[in-house]
Amino acid sequence: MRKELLEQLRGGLVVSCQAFDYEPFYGAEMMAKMAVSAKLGGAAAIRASWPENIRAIKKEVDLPIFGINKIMPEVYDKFRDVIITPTLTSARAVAEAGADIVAVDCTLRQGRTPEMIQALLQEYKAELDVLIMAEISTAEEGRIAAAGGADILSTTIAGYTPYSRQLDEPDYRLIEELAETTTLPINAEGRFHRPEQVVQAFKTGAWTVTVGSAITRPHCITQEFIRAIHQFKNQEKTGK
Ligand SMILES: CC(=O)N[C@H](C=O)[C@@H](O)[C@H](O)[C@H](O)COP(=O)(O)O
Repeated sequence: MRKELLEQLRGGLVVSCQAFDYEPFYGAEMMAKMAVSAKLGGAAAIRASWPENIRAIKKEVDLPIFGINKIMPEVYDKFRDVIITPTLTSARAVAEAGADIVAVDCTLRQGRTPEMIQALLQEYKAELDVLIMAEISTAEEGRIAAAGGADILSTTIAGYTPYSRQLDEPDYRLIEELAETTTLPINAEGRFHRPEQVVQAFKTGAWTVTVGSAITRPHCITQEFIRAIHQFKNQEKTGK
């Protein structure tokens, strides 16, 4: 069953449908509509955060769901804080809501040691009847998570820890490094803005590619166009 699910996902596009409460598309109904659009476009699976959104999506869309449960601190620092499904309780809530795969932050931040990460993975695997995807930022974290029993590795957090490569584009090198050191399926995620980048990730060894903001966050898509216009105007001004 789990093997079948992984085979079904191979080569597929996962569309991340997420919005925080300060974004215009926040809310379960909106997320379900995003997921329906993703399915219409041919997505293989949906990534979603929080039990209420997963439940709403499941009512409308019969695709596998990568579930996360973001637990937000009062003031969020994206380089410091571990927010993606950090506790068994948070993981159980998304598994019970219907997630087929539960993704969990496996970075070595906030004093977390390799042993702590592996114990966390073991606990999730023993308690939950779902696949567990380890979200990492470096090859070393990938190795630790693989040895800890993760079913899938994901590059989600590359560029969002102080010690990982800071790039404007996807971290293809990390996909390569993971493909060299493990036989686990690799989900490539983070900063995919164009279709050809997704193709590049598959060429590099990805099993699935997840795209979020470039599909489901219209204000981010608008920003991309504005950035290009600004660049053009600056070039005109400077004559370069
Ligand atoms: C680092 C982190 O917390 N990433 C989050 C994880 O769920 C989301 O904010 C991203 O949108 C998602 O990973 C998809 O990536 P992108 O939006 O770049 O296509």
